[in-house]
Amino acid sequence: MKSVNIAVIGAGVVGSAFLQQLGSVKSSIKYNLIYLATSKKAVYDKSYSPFEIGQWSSLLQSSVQTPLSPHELTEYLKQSPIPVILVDNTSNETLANSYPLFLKNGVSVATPNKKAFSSSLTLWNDIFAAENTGLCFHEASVGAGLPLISPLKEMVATGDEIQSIEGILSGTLSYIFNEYSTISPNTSKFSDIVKVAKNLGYTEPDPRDDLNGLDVARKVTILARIAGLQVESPTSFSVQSLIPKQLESVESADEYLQKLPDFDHEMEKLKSEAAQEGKVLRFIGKVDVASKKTSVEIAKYDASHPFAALKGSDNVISIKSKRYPNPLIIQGAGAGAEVTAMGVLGDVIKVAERIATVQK
Ligand SMILES: NC(=O)C1=CN([C@@H]2O[C@H](COP(=O)(O)OP(=O)(O)OC[C@H]3O[C@@H](n4cnc5c(N)ncnc54)[C@H](OP(=O)(O)O)[C@@H]3O)[C@@H](O)[C@H]2O)C=CC1
Ligand SMILES: N[C@@H](CC=O)C(=O)O
Ligand code: NA
Repeated sequence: MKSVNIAVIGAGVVGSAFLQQLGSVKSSIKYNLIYLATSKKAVYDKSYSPFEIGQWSSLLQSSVQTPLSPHELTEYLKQSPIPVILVDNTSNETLANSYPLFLKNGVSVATPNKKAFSSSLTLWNDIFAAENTGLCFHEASVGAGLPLISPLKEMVATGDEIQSIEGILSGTLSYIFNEYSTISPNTSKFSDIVKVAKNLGYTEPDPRDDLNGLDVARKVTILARIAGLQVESPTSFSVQSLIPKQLESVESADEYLQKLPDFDHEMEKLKSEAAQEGKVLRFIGKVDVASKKTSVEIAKYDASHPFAALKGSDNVISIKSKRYPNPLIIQGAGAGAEVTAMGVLGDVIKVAERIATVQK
């Protein structure tokens, strides 16, 4: 039977759902969990003996091992007797910056972490450098488990020309505005809905990374780069923030959430202005390839517009191309543990199908 070794970093909202799905994956390949780490603890064995996936939580709890640094981890993984896939289920920037090191050393990467693909253009080029021997898949970095990155890359690779991409790219902000700015009037408070979105596992570890527009800007950067634009960084274009000025510098996410109700009137004003025009508010990202423009902003839509009828944490992405003059529409849940973990595991399976070997 073909096998592959798996190293997992991060066991939070997405990581724990990923491990649960990995434990019952339906595949002809055997997946050996040989390394698992959170920010403070790790579980691994110097001789690469796999451990019981179903026991991950108790093994981690009782472990006295600490995580390996990216360099130590590279050394450990590159000597693995069978091919190895590193699954990064964190939003850690240092790890993201280490992907070129992993990939150069033959360690493949599957991840929902947007940082690597939306930071500097140099990092992007290093990750996808032709000489890397590891494969790198990141379907869940945009639209969670929705099939978006993979089909978009296929469109480009097969000669289609992307003209524009527009959509609601944040599960958190989709949920918040779908609940808050509705066609029929409601009395919900913006700050209350933000807290619910966090409790539902839609937000980034720090919800301010969603509310400041940066999460959407990162996704726009990724999509624009795949479409062929050389976007320098997610802060190199216009991004509208929903964080009140006075809360921009508060220390912690908890303090931000605690003080947010004092600013509910600001969003209420925008919502009622839109309602007077018979419109709703939605938070959107845009890529226009011809004009090389990217943007992230709050926009008003007529009640009859498809974006106004979105539900839950759904994302909707509309891609116009030479082959799809009537846009290709991809819609569905764009955040949450299960769907994101599915996107990551789907990538792991795709990589494993290419690299797994028969274990002697
Ligand atoms: N939640 C969602 O719906 C979606 C999330 N994503 C992406 O998935 C990733 C994970 O998100 P989520 O699960 O919600 O985040 P969580 O905060 O729930 O989990 C993060 C995990 O990463 C661990 N971690 C953080 N830094 C390090 C580090 N330096 N070394 C080892 N472990 C570390 C944390 O450990 P500890 O607990 O010890 O701090 C924790 O286990 C993010 O990149 C996010 O953008 C993508 C699409 C949708
Ligand atoms: N916080 C993000 C998670 C997925 O990328 C979102 O809300 O979309
Ligand atoms: Na996706």
